Amino acid sequence: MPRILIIDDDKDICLVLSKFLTKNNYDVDAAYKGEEGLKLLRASRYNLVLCDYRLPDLTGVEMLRKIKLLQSDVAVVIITGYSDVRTAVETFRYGANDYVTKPLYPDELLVTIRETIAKNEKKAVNGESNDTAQDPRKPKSLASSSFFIVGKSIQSQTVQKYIELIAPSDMSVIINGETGTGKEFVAQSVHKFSKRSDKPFVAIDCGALPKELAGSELFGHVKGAFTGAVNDKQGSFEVADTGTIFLDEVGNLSYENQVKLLRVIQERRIKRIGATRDTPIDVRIIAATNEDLIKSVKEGRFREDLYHRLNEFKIQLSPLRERKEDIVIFANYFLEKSNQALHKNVQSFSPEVIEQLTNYYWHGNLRELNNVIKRSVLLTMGDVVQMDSLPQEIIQANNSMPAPGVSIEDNVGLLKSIAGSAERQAIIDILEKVNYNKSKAAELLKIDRKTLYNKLKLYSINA
Ligand SMILES: Nc1ncnc2c1ncn2[C@@H]1O[C@H](COP(=O)(O)OP(=O)(O)OP(=O)(O)O)[C@@H](O)[C@H]1O
Repeated sequence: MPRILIIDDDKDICLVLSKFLTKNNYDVDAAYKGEEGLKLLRASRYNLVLCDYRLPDLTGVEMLRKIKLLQSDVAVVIITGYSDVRTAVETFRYGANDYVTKPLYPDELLVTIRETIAKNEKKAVNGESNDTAQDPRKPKSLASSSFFIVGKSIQSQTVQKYIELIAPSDMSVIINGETGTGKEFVAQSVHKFSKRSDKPFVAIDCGALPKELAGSELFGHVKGAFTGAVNDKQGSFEVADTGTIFLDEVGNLSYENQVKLLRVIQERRIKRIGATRDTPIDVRIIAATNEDLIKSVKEGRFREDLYHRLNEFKIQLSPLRERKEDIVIFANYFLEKSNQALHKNVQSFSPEVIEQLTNYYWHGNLRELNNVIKRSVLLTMGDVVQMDSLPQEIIQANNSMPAPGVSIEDNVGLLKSIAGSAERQAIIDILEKVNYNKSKAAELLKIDRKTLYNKLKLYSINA
């Protein structure tokens, strides 16, 4: 049943509309203030928000920005008076889908709601985004066809509050969390809801940059600066000028590049390698790391002055296993996403599956959960994901018994899968030890990189 949230300070409108829409098979919630509506949006997902343009606590534009920050792909219809129509149209720039004018005619409203939800779903299936927040003409440079899901755990709610608080400022942010906890998603969210949102967002994985090329990738070079520098090259900072740069695994930057980065932050100027002159630069920096940077500072691997410059604000993302109440929310979201991607119509998870998902360790956090759900949806023939669609390592991790419905005879692979679990764990341990550097991990495991990649795939390890 499609879910609708009405936000209107006129209690009579809320009451009449709720009754009318419920009668027409919608599941309806209502809020009389902007903040109350946002609270409901933080707690659950809706197909459509019907929002009054004039609310006592927040303006229409503020509401739009916040609604889209919480659920980027929800459809929004603005309720407005005739005198406000022109300004209400402004909200289209912030992602509103349509508007209706007061006095409201229920049947007309019903048509608008039906059409808006249908169009919105079609867009989602086609992989288009409604996420026009700020400007519909904006190129889709971000992974904007994805929802940004806010979990219901205290940790997720706090992160969401921080994003809302920090986004409008120009402060540097460090996002800390294990692999797959959503650091890049959070960085994109901060950018999308900042005043730089129509400017570039450039993500750089400092861990994947070859050491000798990192400087040139980040800061650019001039022709002839070193062997192989056959042309002038713009660095990522220049590409991100006026926008945001996301430095993933910032702890992996070499000492030399840490010094250069510090200079960019302090002087707000950039000098390409080999250049004689520097140029002004205006970039907001968001850095991420899955290691403890304070420890790196103590061990002399990361400059303390740089750490303090980057750490104007810190967002800590908890591992999924420490916010178990979020697991079902994300699992349901990934289920919907997988249905769309795989053209399936799986409805839910069996209670045993839910239990297993909730108790698993989730080394790869949200990325691993996403992969596991996608695989399960693919393997599910009926409406409900059952235990036999889960990968063995998840079943084995929590149970010493084979999955229900799988006999011991069938499960000749049980021993094999126990060995598999041990191998999986060994790979994960080594990967963690070498900070997810796959070449180093392969070397320590005494296998070649290709074999390592095959095993990562086999065991659904997202490294
Ligand atoms: N808030 C969210 N809403 C919906 N999906 C999310 C959210 N956060 C993360 N994801 C999902 O988890 C995946 C991993 O997220 P992301 O790449 O941001 O993690 P990360 O912490 O940056 O990982 P790494 O440390 O490996 O770079 C994403 O591709 C996305 O599918």
